[in-house]
Amino acid sequence: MTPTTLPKVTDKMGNLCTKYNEHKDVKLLLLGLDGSGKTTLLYRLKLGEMVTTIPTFGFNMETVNHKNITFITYDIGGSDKMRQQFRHHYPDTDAVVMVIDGADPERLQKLNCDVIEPALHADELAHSIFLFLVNKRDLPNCLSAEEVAAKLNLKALKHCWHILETSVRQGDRLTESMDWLASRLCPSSSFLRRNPRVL
Ligand SMILES: Nc1nc2c(ncn2[C@@H]2O[C@H](COP(=O)(O)OP(=O)(O)OP(=O)(O)O)[C@@H](O)[C@H]2O)c(=O)[nH]1
Ligand SMILES: [Mg+2]
Repeated sequence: MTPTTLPKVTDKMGNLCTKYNEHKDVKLLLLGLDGSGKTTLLYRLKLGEMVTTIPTFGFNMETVNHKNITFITYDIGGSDKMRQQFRHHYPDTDAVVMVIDGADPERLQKLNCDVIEPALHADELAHSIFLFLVNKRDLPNCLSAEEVAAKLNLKALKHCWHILETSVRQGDRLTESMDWLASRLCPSSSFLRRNPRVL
């Protein structure tokens, strides 16, 4: 079924806004290192089930409907070569989900240097919201959200951000993740997007 889509308009500050309850489309990027669970997440959201994946070469794109929002969702392969392509997907992005393999703490530094820092410093993403998912919490050695937030010094971020522990395998906290994105992208929260420090 094709969703009813109304034209996007921007307010004086350049923020995306529509009247309350109107349907809107947003662009969502799933970023992260290879093997963190991006493709598993994409199809968990799209199909509501666990799929078997192979490493992504290039990208997958699917639309995911949640509340009154259609998320046009791009899942980009996170291997060394593919990461160079991330920046080509930045323009017009409303939200970024950073998928972190919480059970692989040794790669956190690499994730920060290769993926997180470039995204946070990109002009094209200056007004995007960021959701950090510490994935694979079903595994015993998974880091907590607090540990990851401290290691990445997220408190210093100027962007609107949030962090959650998830298990995409078990479908754990995915509704909460989408609810957070929807609440921050809905028209009534445009004030919060301009003032992330009040979150
Ligand atoms: N234990 C556990 N494994 C997971 C979870 N989410 C994903 N995986 C597994 O992690 C592996 C990699 O998942 P993918 O979704 O292919 O990872 P990706 O981020 O798309 O990787 P690239 O395409 O290479 O960038 C697969 O074997 C998944 O089944 C999770 O929450 N828990
Ligand atoms: Mg993939």
